[in-house]
Amino acid sequence: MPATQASVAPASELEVDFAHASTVLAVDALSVTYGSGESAHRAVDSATFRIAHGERVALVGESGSGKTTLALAIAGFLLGDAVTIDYAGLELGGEPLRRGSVKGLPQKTPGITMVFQDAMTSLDPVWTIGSQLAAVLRGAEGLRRSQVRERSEHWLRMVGLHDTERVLGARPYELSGGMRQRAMLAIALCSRPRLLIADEPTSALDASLAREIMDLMVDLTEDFGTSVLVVSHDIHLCQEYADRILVMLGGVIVDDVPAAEAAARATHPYTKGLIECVPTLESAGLDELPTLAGLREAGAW
Ligand SMILES: Nc1ncnc2c1ncn2[C@@H]1O[C@H](COP(=O)(O)OP(=O)(O)OP(=O)(O)O)[C@@H](O)[C@H]1O
Repeated sequence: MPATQASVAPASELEVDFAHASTVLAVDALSVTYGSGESAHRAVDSATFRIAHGERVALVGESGSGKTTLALAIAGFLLGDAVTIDYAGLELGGEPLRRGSVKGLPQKTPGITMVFQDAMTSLDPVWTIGSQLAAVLRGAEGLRRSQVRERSEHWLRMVGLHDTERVLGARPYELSGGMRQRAMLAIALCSRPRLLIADEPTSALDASLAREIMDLMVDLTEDFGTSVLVVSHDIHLCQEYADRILVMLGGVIVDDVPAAEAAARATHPYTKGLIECVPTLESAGLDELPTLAGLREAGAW
């Protein structure tokens, strides 16, 4: 189904009671430390949160606050001796996930897929979109060769790529940025994951393309009941598209608020600062827009 602006209800209009929906992801006291000894740096400190079935949760905060590290640890992409992951609990659909200092290549975690800011870094530059989609479809649906083409075309049309012949035969660099993000969403969602983790999925796109891709992600994940953890530095976009916002500061989750009432329900001054610093029609009349640096220097937190 192609995305349209009108087809997406703002988060505030959705009447879904996530508090009573079943939990898809449960994270308890998860910490991540890079390095060891004197050079050890705790990038995530005791993160605890839940994501319900079909819920969209945004993880926001400034650069370096630990958002990507937390997302990568949950997805299973943080590996090696140089990183230590500790947790009291980490479950997907009630099943424990094992994370630690595992050597080797990242292993796919069944039920979780991750998309990144720039599709060029997550799509293989040598393989065509058709081969990359087919590889996932064969694994996920156990399709015969003859069925793969039909399902691939179906998935490309789902993400609004209707020139299926050309897209299937194209390598990622032969498509525009927006087309690549659409193809990446098709590849990420065709295995019907329980949880999609999207790390800054639109920050490499212009504002109108960013909205198209967010609309598409919302439409598709709502249709499939897929839960979403979206990493973003843009609290304004998250207020519109997410159900709940987790705010990270210096590796710690300092706030967990419903997106539609973020301003009213924020408890931490940093969250209030993030919201205050978004330019609005009201703030257009101010001589000077507040900045996070200014609020920090003034001792707001
Ligand atoms: N591989 C690594 N080795 C050592 N330190 C790292 C590594 N990756 C990230 N860090 C550090 O961990 C902290 C958190 O980084 P992270 O990328 O998770 O933050 P972020 O909030 O996602 O930032 P951004 O929005 O810029 O991506 C930062 O201080 C960063 O320098």
